[in-house]
Amino acid sequence: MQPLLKVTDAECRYGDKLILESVSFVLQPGEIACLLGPSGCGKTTLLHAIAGFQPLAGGSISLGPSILSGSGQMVPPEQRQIGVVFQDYALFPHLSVAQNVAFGLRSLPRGERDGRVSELLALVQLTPYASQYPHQLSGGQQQRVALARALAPKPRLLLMDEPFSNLDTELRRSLAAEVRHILREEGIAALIVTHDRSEAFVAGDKLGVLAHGQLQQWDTPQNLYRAPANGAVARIVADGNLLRGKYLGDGWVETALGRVQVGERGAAHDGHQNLQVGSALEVFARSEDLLPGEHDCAVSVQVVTKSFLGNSALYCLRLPNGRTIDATLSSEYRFEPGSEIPMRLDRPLIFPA
Ligand SMILES: Nc1ncnc2c1ncn2[C@@H]1O[C@H](COP(=O)(O)OP(=O)(O)OP(=O)(O)O)[C@@H](O)[C@H]1O
Repeated sequence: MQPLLKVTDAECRYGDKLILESVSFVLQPGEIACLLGPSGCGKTTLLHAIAGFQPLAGGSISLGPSILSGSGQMVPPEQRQIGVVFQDYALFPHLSVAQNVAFGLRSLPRGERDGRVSELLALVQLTPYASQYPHQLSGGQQQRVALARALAPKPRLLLMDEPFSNLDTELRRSLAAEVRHILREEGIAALIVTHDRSEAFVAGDKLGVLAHGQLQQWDTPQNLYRAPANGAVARIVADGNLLRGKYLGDGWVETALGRVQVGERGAAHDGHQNLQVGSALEVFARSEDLLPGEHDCAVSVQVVTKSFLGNSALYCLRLPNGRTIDATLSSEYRFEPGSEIPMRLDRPLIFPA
């Protein structure tokens, strides 16, 4: 199958400043992908390069068989058949909901246009709001109008830049699930920029992690979570702490959380067979792999603070070497600040330092 979107060795610069280099990935028809990464890592820049607002300094971007950017080509944004939904919705305040959705359909005959607008308003569940104006809608409703407007001309690809960032956490997740459903219904592929990993997990078939000017990993959310490519990706996709480690041999690693055995997950993506005894490692300790309780491998940690979170609690723990780490533990544990508790790390992820 020919990919819908193919980004090959893309390089983006603002003047002399290199923002992104060697970015390569493909998006299949109908696939939804999320781009995740820390603030300023270049997510919006990449989206702008794909939309045609930003030229490439190197590499290429193709949609189906056509080159959009690169190799001397720069197809203008309006000819790319790519829809864009911006963070601030960018609705026309003087147009009603139905007129906003109809905006990109001006070339269609009236009957066809009205039919498509009704279809989209039904899809985003805003039929009763057709004649209202944007200021009369909630943030979530405005976002759904922006989505309907972008989908109306049946773009081949939809780009969404932080589409849920102006909404509260609960609404963000439910809208992310709803947008996924709507895109599926329309069969439109999408690339969604976000810095919220739960939003990315909910919405994406694929997830790309951008950091340090490069695409660190492009994979399914499950694979990314299970086997992050490096410590930077692990920190972005999971709650946990990055520790230093030293390889002791036979699958054992010395860390500030005691001696830990490299679990299957760690070995699966970075086999310890090739490690030299004494080599330096990065060890990622996921919150869920910190196990309180007596054990041969446990070390004594001190509870510094505890914040109640409902079914879990966030602890700040001081390790024997003085470093503090955060750990989210089930509320079945009732450790109080000041107490010393035995703790071990199970199945750490290891990476070469
Ligand atoms: N027009 C511009 N001119 C010069 N530098 C820019 C311009 N736009 C963005 N940058 C810089 O490029 C880098 C990437 O910016 P970009 O907006 O792509 O990041 P982002 O990952 O989308 O960030 P955020 O999550 O905060 O929106 C940043 O260092 C930013 O300061």
